[in-house]
Amino acid sequence: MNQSGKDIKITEVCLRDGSHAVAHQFTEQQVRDVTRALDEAGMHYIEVSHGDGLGGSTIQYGRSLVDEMKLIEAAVEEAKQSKIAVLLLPGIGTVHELKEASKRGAQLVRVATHVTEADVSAQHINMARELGMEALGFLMMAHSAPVEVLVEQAKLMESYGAEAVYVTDSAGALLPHEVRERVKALRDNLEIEVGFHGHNNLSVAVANTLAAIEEGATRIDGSVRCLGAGAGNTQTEVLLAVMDRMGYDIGIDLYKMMDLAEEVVGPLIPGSQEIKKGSLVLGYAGVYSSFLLHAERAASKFGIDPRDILIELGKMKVVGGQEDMILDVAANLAKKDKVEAGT
Ligand SMILES: CC[C@H](O)CC(=O)C(=O)O
Ligand SMILES: [Mn+2]
Repeated sequence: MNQSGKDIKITEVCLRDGSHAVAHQFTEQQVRDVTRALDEAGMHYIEVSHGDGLGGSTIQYGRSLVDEMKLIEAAVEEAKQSKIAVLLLPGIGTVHELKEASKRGAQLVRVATHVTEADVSAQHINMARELGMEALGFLMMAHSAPVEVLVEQAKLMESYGAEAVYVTDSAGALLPHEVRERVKALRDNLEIEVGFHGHNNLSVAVANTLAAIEEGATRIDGSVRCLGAGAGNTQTEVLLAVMDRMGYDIGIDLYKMMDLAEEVVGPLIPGSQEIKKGSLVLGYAGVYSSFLLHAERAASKFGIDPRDILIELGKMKVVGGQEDMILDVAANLAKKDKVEAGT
């Protein structure tokens, strides 16, 4: 169990998970301003990449406004003490992008796979270690597999050289006792650090993150103002305030975090990160948070309720990378509605 908080490292993901929320339209100036402010507050790591990780700027996932390598370079220039991290999903990003990110100064990569597919991470974890980067594993949709499977997959990542493995609650579907169970199982079975990445679709991201910390997770993700996919992530400045009240000494300036949340990140938020019916259904049905905007677009194209698409995707246990299924599901639901209405 963590006692003092000195061993806890926070990774701020508003410039990466938040990329989903702004349809990947961050400008270089925005990335510079957010990075500078986070760096001044003493943030440990700042993740900068397309929302779907390196190489994600495609028609399928959404084109970035600015090349992510340019954004990574800009963030590295602004960060005096924070380390710049990147996300990579093997198959979307390649070792080529990883080398480029490293060349531009990224010091840490989280190699993300679906919770049952850790075997595809070996090459990228190896390459990151060769490049001198910290290499961490990120097991996405962690709610969707039994705890024994999560442990087995995390052990694979550990065997490839990962220095930590995250329980990644991509759908914001986990409840605090389920987070506890998962983090404890990883702590009991791994030699390396354990991390937690939450989404707030069921309004329990801070509670889940505290549960993870209490079970010994030391790599913790947050997003200022929750800026992230779905209802967003664990709200960093709130988490830091709560941790401070609990006596953890994290070494990040809380007032500066509050100020930058209002003055620097607030103005970038396009809608609001509150939990509305779409994001609530993500957590309820266990669907990838980044699918929300795709499902809403598909719903308006076919004149149907986005919740029906999300519920169907949850039943189908669709995984990241299968975004093309969203349109198929919407088309089939619209066809079914027409048949039922006899039109
Ligand atoms: C599509 C990648 C995804 O956004 C990674 C992540 O943050 C998660 O699974 O929650
Ligand atoms: Mn996420």
